[in-house]
Amino acid sequence: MEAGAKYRVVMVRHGESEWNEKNLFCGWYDADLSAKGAEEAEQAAKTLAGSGYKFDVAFTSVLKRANKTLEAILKGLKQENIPVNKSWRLNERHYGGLTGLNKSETAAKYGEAQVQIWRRSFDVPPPPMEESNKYYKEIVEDPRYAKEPTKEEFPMFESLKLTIARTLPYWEGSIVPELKAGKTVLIAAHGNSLRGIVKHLDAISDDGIMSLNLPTGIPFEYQLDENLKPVVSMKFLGDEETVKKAMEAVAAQGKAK
Ligand SMILES: O=C(O)[C@@H](CO)OP(=O)(O)O
Repeated sequence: MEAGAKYRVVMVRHGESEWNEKNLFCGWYDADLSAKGAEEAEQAAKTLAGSGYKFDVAFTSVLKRANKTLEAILKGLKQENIPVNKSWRLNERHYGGLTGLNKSETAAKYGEAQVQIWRRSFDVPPPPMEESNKYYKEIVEDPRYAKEPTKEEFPMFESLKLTIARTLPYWEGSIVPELKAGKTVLIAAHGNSLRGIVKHLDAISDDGIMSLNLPTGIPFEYQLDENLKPVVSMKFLGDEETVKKAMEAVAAQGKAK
């Protein structure tokens, strides 16, 4: 580790999902990995294995695109036996009434500027998911949410701000204690739940976070000092040009075609 660093955490956004591939707003819909996404997860495992990473504990959401990414990474690393903690608090932000809509078509209908606000503004939420939404029941009645979130906590839409409000308590209450116990932590989650954690760690402003687009399936490392301040910040474990292109591709998903 770098001088002054005490804790190590690697994060990875899940590999491309079937709904990323179709360019649909996904949120809490439980889309599977696409074939490319599964490959990205395997490649992430190879990269981590090549650099000799050894994890003690892993965290993920309750959505299968993140779970499968984590499984593939741990399998590739031959570290399947470490404890894995799953929480809805690491889920993607809930995309409300946009869930299932095509991002380009939505941009053509409402304008790219509006879609950019829905996708990346800090505190403007998407419209709520109505009961009439095609995916409402599938999400609300999913047995994995039987115990939590509570009815009051269960979102019908989320801005990044609201996502952070339910993700950070999990970072503080469940992940930080493992780091403080000296564990090397792996988190496989989602574009926006990870943007929330990164915003917190790097103290990025509400405006500054708007331009951050996390690529799928490319792990990145933080090394933190004893006060959990980054000594190494968002160090992508991949070649710079590939990471840059992947980030630009995510940003471009909101363009009208
Ligand atoms: O659709 C979603 O749930 C997210 C991540 O795929 O999309 P965006 O990058 O538009 O926030």
